Amino acid sequence: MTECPGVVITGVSGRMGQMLVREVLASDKLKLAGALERSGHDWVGRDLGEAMGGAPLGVVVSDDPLEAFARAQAVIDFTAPAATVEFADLAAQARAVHVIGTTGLSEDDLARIHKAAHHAVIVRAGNMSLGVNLLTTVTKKVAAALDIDWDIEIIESHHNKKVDAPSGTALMLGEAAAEGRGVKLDEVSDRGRDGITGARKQGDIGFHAVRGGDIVGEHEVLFATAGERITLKHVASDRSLFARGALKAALWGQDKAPGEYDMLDVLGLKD
Ligand SMILES: NC(=O)C1=CN([C@@H]2O[C@H](COP(=O)(O)OP(=O)(O)OC[C@H]3O[C@@H](n4cnc5c(N)ncnc54)[C@H](OP(=O)(O)O)[C@@H]3O)[C@@H](O)[C@H]2O)C=CC1
Ligand SMILES: O=C(O)C1=N[C@H](C(=O)O)C[C@H](O)C1
Repeated sequence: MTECPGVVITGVSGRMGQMLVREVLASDKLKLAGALERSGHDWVGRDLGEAMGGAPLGVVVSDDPLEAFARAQAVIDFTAPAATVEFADLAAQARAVHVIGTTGLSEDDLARIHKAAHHAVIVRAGNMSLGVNLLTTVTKKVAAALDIDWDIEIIESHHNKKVDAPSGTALMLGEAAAEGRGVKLDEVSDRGRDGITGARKQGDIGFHAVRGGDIVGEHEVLFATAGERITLKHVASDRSLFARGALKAALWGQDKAPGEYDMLDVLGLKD
C-alpha cells in the first residue's frame, strides 16, 4: 500500500488552521506531517493536540517552515499575505504542493506566488467550496447573457474579525462577472460607495462588505434592471467545507506538473 501524503498546516491556531487540523486527522488519505505558527506565538514548542485543548497528538507546533516543508508533500496555508508569500517560496524549494486559501493578496504578492509556481504546484482560491466555485461559473454565464443595462452588484457578509475587504470570494465573483461581460474588472470595479457619488455608472460592478458577529461567509450577486432582478446567493454555515476543499486540492496536486491552479481545475469545472 502507498503511504498517504504528509501535510503541514500553517497558522494552526487560527479559525481555519484548527479546522484544517481536524479535517486532516479525520482523513484516511492525508496524514498530518507538521503544524506551524509564527515565531513568538505561545503555541510554538507545545503539543498541537494539547494546545487545541484536547489529547496529545505527538505533533509539536514549530516556527521553522523550511524544516517542516522538507518532510511534507503538501502545505495548506490559510494565514495572511505576508506569511503566504514566504511560504510560497519555501514550499516551492521543498517541491511540496502549496494550497493557498489566504485572501487579501496584493498584485505584488500574486506576482511572487506566480514565480514560485515555476518550481512547484500551487493551488490558490479565495474560496475552496464546491458551491462558490459553481456559483462563479453560473455568474459568468448570466453576465454573458445579459445586456449592459443590467447592473451587477456583489454583496458579501462575514464575521467581525475578518481583516480584508472585499472578500476573496467577492473578487472571484466579480472576475467571473467581468469575464462574462468581456471587460476587465479593474476598469469597472466600484467599491463601497459613500457620500455624493453621482448616479451609478453603467457597466460598473459594485462591491459591498458587511461585517458582523460570527457570519461564516455569505455572497450575493445581484443583477438588476428596470422592472426585474436576479439574485444568485451562496451561504456557508460551517468552515469545514473550506477545509475539505483544501484537502481535496492537496491530494489533487500530488501528480500535477508545476504551475498555478485554482479550485475550478481541482473540481473539473474549467470550461
Ligand atoms: N479560501 C477559502 O476558502 C477561505 C479563505 N480564508 C482566508 O484564510 C485566511 C485566514 O482566515 P482565518 O483562519 O479566519 O484567520 P485567523 O486570524 O483566525 O488565522 C490566521 C492564522 O495565521 C497566522 N499568521 C498570520 N500571520 C502570520 C505570519 N506572518 N506567520 C505565520 N503565521 C501567521 C495567525 O497567527 P496570529 O494569530 O499570531 O496572527 C493565525 O494563526 C484569511 O485570509 C481568510 O480570508 C478563510 C476561510 C476560507
Ligand atoms: O475570512 C473568512 O472567514 C473567509 N474568507 C474567504 C473570503 O475572503 O472570501 C472565504 C470565506 O468567505 C470565509
